Amino acid sequence: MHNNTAISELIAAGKWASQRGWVPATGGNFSARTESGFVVTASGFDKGQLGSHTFIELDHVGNRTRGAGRPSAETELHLSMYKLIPSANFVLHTHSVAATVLSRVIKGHSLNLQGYEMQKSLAGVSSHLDTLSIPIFDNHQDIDHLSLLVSDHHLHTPIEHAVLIRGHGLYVVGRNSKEVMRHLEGLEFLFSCELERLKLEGIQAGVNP
Ligand SMILES: CSC[C@@H](O)[C@@H](O)C(=O)COP(=O)(O)O
Ligand SMILES: [Zn+2]
Repeated sequence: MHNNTAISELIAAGKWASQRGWVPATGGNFSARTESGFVVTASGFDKGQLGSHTFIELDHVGNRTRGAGRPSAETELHLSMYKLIPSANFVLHTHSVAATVLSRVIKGHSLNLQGYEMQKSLAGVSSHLDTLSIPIFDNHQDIDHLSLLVSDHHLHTPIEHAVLIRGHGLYVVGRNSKEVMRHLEGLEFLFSCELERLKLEGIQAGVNP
């Protein structure tokens, strides 16, 4: 994909995510893998109001080739996700209330979802009886360190769709912009359901083995 096409699709995804309240207060960052490398949002912009001037273009190894300002503070984590998941061409990072709260309420190292039809919105999931496991990593201001934790984890438990960063947000991948948006919407629906379930049934019942 050409950089300009990817940028247009990320601008649309930003508006869409912002309308849903998933990227408040400049939170979140978006990127795509392109034929010349990557495009990533510049740091500090409102993701609901992205424009071509709010993107940094990178080469295949992550060096800047075009664009003003600083690349997203979390660029390294995006690059790690592309390295780990060869089929991923889009990465969206969001800060929804549900992802932020749920990743704190669950004390373990993964959020395990089971019994929801909506699990099938994730590529490769064909039954509500499957367990959809989203790894949770403790937040860290050192993004290189966080990227290493994610890469180490992937060695023994491959990351398929997404990771949660505790008290911070979600990173979700897709093969194209349509798929990454479907994954994000599906996961947000599942997080909201799970949060409601925990509120009604109590945290003890919300076992996430
Ligand atoms: C506005 S607080 C959120 C940031 O610290 C960060 O987590 C974030 O998602 C946005 O960082 P950015 O550098 O704009 O890509
Ligand atoms: Zn963030």
